[in-house]
Amino acid sequence: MTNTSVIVAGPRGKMGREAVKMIHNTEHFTLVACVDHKNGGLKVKDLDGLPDIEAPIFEDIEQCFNEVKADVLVDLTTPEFGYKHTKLALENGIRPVVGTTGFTKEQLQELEQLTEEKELGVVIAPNFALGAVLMMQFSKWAAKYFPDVEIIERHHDQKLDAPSGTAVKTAELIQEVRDKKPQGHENEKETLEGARGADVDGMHIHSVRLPGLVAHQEVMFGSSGETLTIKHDSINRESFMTGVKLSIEKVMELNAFIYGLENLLE
Ligand SMILES: NC(=O)C1=CN([C@@H]2O[C@H](COP(=O)(O)OP(=O)(O)OC[C@H]3O[C@@H](n4cnc5c(N)ncnc54)[C@H](O)[C@@H]3O)[C@@H](O)[C@H]2O)C=CC1
Ligand SMILES: O=C(O)C1=N[C@H](C(=O)O)C[C@H](O)C1
Repeated sequence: MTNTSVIVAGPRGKMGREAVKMIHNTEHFTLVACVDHKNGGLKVKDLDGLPDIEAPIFEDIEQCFNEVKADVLVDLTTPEFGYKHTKLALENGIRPVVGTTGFTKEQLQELEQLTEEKELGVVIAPNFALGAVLMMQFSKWAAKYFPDVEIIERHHDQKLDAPSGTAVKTAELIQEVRDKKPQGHENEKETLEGARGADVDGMHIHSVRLPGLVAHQEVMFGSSGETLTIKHDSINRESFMTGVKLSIEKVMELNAFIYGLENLLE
């Protein structure tokens, strides 16, 4: 396999740390730099708990792109910076693999258009865990027969975006097969605002945030005399690395905008 040189944005984060380790342990990947909002001028090996890698750390992503030649940017930061970094990577001819969630529909459309103009590959995956991708696919299948559905996502309390990217993507996949339908009683009224969660075509998304959680989602379907629950749990962040690795490999073979890991799986 040809070697792929990778920059990671957000190397000190919960996901960034795992990604740095995975890249370091993969023979055909080379970590060439990191982008952090602190620690410019240091090296990855100088950061607590990160492997012994000489790659430099930049605080300014444009300086990083100017000084270091790379094939792929892996972004695991925040919605605000993830979007800026993805755009700048494309403008600099670097293929983005984006795990950062919380982008708006408009931002995704803008990035798709830029990808086409630049004729590059991009992978934006709301969830890199294979089990989560299957949970979303199974939910789409079930929604064909069970249009009464509620999505409950549970995450750690450091998460910035709600609902989660996974819940949004699940709702979008279900929208492809489910007609609009208000969930619950037609005269239902919230006596406390927000009690019924977010509303997507009448389907509701409930977001739970608690310390101790990692990333979990249940998609509940109800019908006459039965319920069906499709559930996925990430119990650690290694669970996402199979998808990050696959995305780095695949993005080098693509000239397309990929939104969702399911589009890379056979
Ligand atoms: N697609 C997927 O499978 C997954 C996606 N995520 C998403 O990935 C993102 C990161 O998640 P976590 O690692 O849990 O968050 P975290 O808060 O642990 O890490 C984010 C890191 O980004 C860094 N950062 C912030 N601004 C920056 C900037 N301008 N330049 C460089 N670095 C910057 C922070 O210092 C921090 O270290 C979130 O959007 C989260 O929703 C998280 C888990 C799985
Ligand atoms: O912030 C997280 O932790 C996660 N974010 C992604 C999301 O918003 O769906 C993926 C996973 O759920 C973990």
